Amino acid sequence: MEWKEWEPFYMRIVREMGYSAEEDRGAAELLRALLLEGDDYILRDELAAVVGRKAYVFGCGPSLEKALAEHDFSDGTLIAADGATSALLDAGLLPDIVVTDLDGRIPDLKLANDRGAFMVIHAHGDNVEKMAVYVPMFSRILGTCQTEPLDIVYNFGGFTDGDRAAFLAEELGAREIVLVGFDFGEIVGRWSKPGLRAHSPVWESKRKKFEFARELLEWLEKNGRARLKYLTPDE
Ligand SMILES: Nc1ncnc2c1ncn2[C@@H]1O[C@H](COP(=O)(O)OP(=O)(O)OP(=O)(O)O)[C@@H](O)[C@H]1O
Ligand SMILES: Nc1nc2c(c(=O)[nH]1)N=C(CO)CN2
Ligand SMILES: [Mg+2]
Repeated sequence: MEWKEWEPFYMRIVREMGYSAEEDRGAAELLRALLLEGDDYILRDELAAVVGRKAYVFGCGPSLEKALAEHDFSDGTLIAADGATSALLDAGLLPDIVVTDLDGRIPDLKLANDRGAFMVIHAHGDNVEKMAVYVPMFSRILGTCQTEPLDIVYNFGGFTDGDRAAFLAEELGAREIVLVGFDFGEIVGRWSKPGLRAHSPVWESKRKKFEFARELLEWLEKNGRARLKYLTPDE
């Protein structure tokens, strides 16, 4: 998704979620500075080389665990949306790529990164403190933002970690994207927040995030080159 296509979605997101575009822009600048300082960032071509024709994108919906237990994912690139990283590790799988705004379980994100996973770290106005502490701990990082892209901080479109991971897969060459653990709906999966002990009823801001994520995935299905498929609980 080009910036000009993303901009109207972003304007609505800022308005409806009550975010500050100025703070989001500042976060992108901070991430850029942290990446340059750490000198362990990567550019899009390096990550594109990791993404095959088929990609599995793992979200944190309640159906995730059953899917991980029952399906074989060996024929594609594994992309975990943030907290889903923990579930993959528990199931004995290592994601090739982790897409995160740093609110998943940091020790698990770090473990995945140390074992070889590439990190796609997203800057927004509400994770600047986390970025300052955690970005220096990670290696092989591709930076993303939701405001206008900078030279080494990309914006491929997408809002939540899950739908943003699908946009990344499309942009980096996947032509079949299988969405796993993408239930949206009334229940937030327990992998979604480190503090959640169990699957939990959706709260208001999360419901809005889900609505935007769904709409963006519909856009991708219509306008992208990749075929999108949802792995649903009963399959
Ligand atoms: N029912 C669900 N519960 C949780 N995550 C879901 C669900 N269905 C789909 N997902 C996807 O899985 C992703 C998991 O990432 P994560 O839980 O870190 O959310 P996030 O995008 O960082 O949002 P937040 O800032 O609210 O934590 C979500 O971004 C969402 O796109
Ligand atoms: N400013 C801001 N931007 C975001 C936020 C957030 O909490 N605040 N959460 C996201 C992941 O769903 C993506 N973008
Ligand atoms: Mg997150």
